[in-house]
Amino acid sequence: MNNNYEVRYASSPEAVKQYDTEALRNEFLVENVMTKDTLKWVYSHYDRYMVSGVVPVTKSIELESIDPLKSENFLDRRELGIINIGDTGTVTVDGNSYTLEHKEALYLGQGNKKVVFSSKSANNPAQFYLNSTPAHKAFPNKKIGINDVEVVELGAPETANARTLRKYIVNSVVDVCQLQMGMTTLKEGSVWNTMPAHVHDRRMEVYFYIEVPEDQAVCHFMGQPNETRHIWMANNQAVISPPWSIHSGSGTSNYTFIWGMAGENLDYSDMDTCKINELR
Ligand SMILES: O=C[C@H](O)[C@@H](O)CC(=O)C(=O)O
Ligand SMILES: [Zn+2]
Repeated sequence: MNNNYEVRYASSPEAVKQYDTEALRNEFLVENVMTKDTLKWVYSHYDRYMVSGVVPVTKSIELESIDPLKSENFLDRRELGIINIGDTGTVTVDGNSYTLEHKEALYLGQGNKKVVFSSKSANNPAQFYLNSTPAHKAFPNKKIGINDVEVVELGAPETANARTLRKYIVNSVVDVCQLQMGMTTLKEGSVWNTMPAHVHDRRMEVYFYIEVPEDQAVCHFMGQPNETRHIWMANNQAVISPPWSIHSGSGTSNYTFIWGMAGENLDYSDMDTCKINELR
């Protein structure tokens, strides 16, 4: 068994108001995402979103069903998004191999049975970041290369939020049931992501902070717009954002993050923007 899991229940905004630092971190922060030769899932009850990562080093790692799914195969009732943030790797799906270079992605639809992750080189392994959501229809598997993504430039250097957003898994690029994933890179000198912040009560979201330089950190902001909290985050850590919460961050340097979300709709632009000077 190379696959294990942890369940995170959903909390109400009223309950979260009372949380101290430790409680906030226990509920929302995922400290160890990229585990070597194992797949450790966090199964969130917000939209039943699942988050994991795997770094195959000494062997190939197979995707296994876990007990909360009560299904024979992991993808019997789910879809899966994979983004490789490491070196060259391969995902073999029922005998078909997809090679993923650094920052390439793969969408796997419902109904695939055997999924195996491997690295080309043990010295420079692949690092597969994984997000999964319930699915009710089988859409074709699709690799998304760096030229397939939709690129959006956001922010400005004057407001320290100049960043490039890349949409990988959105319904204009690949057919999906409810999963959306992409990557946002802050420009040098810019530190604020998703500012102005927003809420989308129709979708939960998970941020995975990467390329945070050693000895630097990202302060992630969550909570209702009039009742915010912060979580200090290190490189390669993820944070769960409830549908009622803002999700924004400021770093002590520039950095990159992968966002993933699911819920009521596939409309990326369905978000309620918060006025910066009204945040509390
Ligand atoms: O709902 C959308 C997500 O929060 C992110 O795509 C926002 C983001 O990457 C950014 O503004 O930098
Ligand atoms: Zn969002």
